[in-house]
Amino acid sequence: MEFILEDISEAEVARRRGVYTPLTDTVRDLVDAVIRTEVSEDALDDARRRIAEVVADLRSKQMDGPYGVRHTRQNTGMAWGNAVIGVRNALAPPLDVVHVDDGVRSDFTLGAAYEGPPGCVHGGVCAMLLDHLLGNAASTEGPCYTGTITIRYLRPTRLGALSARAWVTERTGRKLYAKGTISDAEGVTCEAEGVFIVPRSAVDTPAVRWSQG
Ligand SMILES: CCCCC/C=C\C/C=C\C/C=C\C/C=C\CCCC(=O)SCCNC(=O)CCNC(=O)[C@H](O)C(C)(C)COP(=O)(O)OP(=O)(O)OC[C@H]1O[C@@H](n2cnc3c(N)ncnc32)[C@H](O)[C@@H]1OP(=O)(O)O
Repeated sequence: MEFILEDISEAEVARRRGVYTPLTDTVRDLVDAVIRTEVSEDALDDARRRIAEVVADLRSKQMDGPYGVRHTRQNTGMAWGNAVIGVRNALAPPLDVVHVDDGVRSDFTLGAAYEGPPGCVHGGVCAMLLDHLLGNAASTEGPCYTGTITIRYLRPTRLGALSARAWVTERTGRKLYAKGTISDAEGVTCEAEGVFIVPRSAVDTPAVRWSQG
């Protein structure tokens, strides 16, 4: 399990990001459209055929296995397959994580693809987003794995515009304790606390600017 050096310039990272972002956004739009469409079954079958053609085109040249967790020589993160921030992953909302004085934060919108209870965000999705944000807050001095995380769901999180933040509360050796919240316009809907561990194998791995995706 290794991070991969992608030996390209920052300008090339930006260029590739510009190529993949609109493609992934369109696939995200497709996912939402499939959930909410009310067209005829004939139209659905036609859509399925055309989408399958696109999938075959994309698969005509493909890497083995997952994209991996890549970074440049300047330590810009390219976790482009990541489930939360992946530039090439239509399953990712995606979160655009920014560093703030006391940790990290992200403003994002969750639509129909993230539904659990009626009109609300699936609890597992909240947990995933908080896991990532707490992990990101804890990873400023090197990458860390989630050891244990606890989520407290205070009230339902409605689909729509949301924000989340996370911060480190304490560090003991390779263990970093972090907390975080997801909020809607009325305030906090769920909160998390967890311990994140710099694995003994990664103590010398440099911190990567993952917030750039
Ligand atoms: C390094 C990878 C980071 C992943 C990055 C991925 C993508 C990057 C993209 C953007 C990233 C930006 C930030 C996001 C970062 C993370 C967010 C998502 C994270 C995940 O999605 S990650 C997947 C789920 N996660 C796992 O898959 C962990 C499986 N597990 C293991 O890989 C090992 O188990 C490990 C490494 C946890 C420990 O192994 P180890 O050998 O290094 O440490 P050791 O056992 O010596 O313990 C040292 C001290 O931690 C205590 N301790 C140990 N385990 C604990 C636990 N579970 N809970 C509470 N405390 C624990 C001990 O009690 C001792 O404490 P004390 O020193 O006080 O005695």
